[in-house]
Amino acid sequence: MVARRRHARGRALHRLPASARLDHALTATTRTVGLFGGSFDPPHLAHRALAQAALAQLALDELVWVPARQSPHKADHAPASGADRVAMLQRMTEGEPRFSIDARELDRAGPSYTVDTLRQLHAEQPGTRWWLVIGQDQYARFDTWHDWRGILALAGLAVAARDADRVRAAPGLADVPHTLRIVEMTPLPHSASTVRSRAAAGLDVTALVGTPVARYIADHHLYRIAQP
Ligand SMILES: Nc1ncnc2c1ncn2[C@@H]1O[C@H](COP(=O)(O)OP(=O)(O)OP(=O)(O)O)[C@@H](O)[C@H]1O
Ligand SMILES: O=C(O)c1ccc[n+]([C@@H]2O[C@H](COP(=O)([O-])O)[C@@H](O)[C@H]2O)c1
Repeated sequence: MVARRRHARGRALHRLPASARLDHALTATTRTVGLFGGSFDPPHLAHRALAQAALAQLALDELVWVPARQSPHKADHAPASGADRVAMLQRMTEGEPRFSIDARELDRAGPSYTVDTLRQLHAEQPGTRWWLVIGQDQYARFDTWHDWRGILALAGLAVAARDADRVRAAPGLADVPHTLRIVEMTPLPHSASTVRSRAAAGLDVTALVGTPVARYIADHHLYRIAQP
């Protein structure tokens, strides 16, 4: 714990806005849950690495994977069906009992706004402390999310670096107090778009998604046609 704090301060804190309060105080009595939303089209091994790092570093009781029906920033992207993405998530989350999958966004029409999901979860589980688990690419544009200030009132942000990017807040967050934890993980170059384009080209994707998901993609002929 001490080593991690020192690491966070030395490597990343000086680059963060003063409004980003690094949070280390987890109470023993509150249930602490991570919300990990994504298109997961398909889920890949960097998603799993991020989820595992968040579980460990935030001492989560549970991490809920929430596949989006339609990510608000990907309106032009027609993802694989919700059923296929849930089936792949089941394979990706195998073996970790603290992982769960919540498919509520798949049943909600329109863009999958995270604030709506968090409001529902807060109402259902009033005693739970929530962390929204996101990659750096999302933190960098978090001020474009629907009612992002509302999200900050409902959850802390747990942010992982992605590729060579360092953790940097979106400009709009500079003067807005928010609770931040940096999730330390070895940066991984995986992306779902790479998986889709490799699959469309008939290339093996096992190294990016693992054997069970790669087998599912092949057996169900997913991503045969190239798309963004
Ligand atoms: N390689 C990665 N390292 C860290 N975080 C990641 C990585 N890939 C995805 N994430 C994070 O996981 C969440 C869900 O991502 P998503 O399902 O959109 O996958 P993606 O690989 O970014 O997809 P696409 O390539 O289609 O944009 C986002 O918060 C994203 O920042
Ligand atoms: O609520 C928003 O406005 C919003 C804007 C962008 C992304 N999100 C959520 O962030 C998660 C990752 O999105 P994406 O585009 O990387 O798949 C997914 O759960 C989206 O619903 C949410």
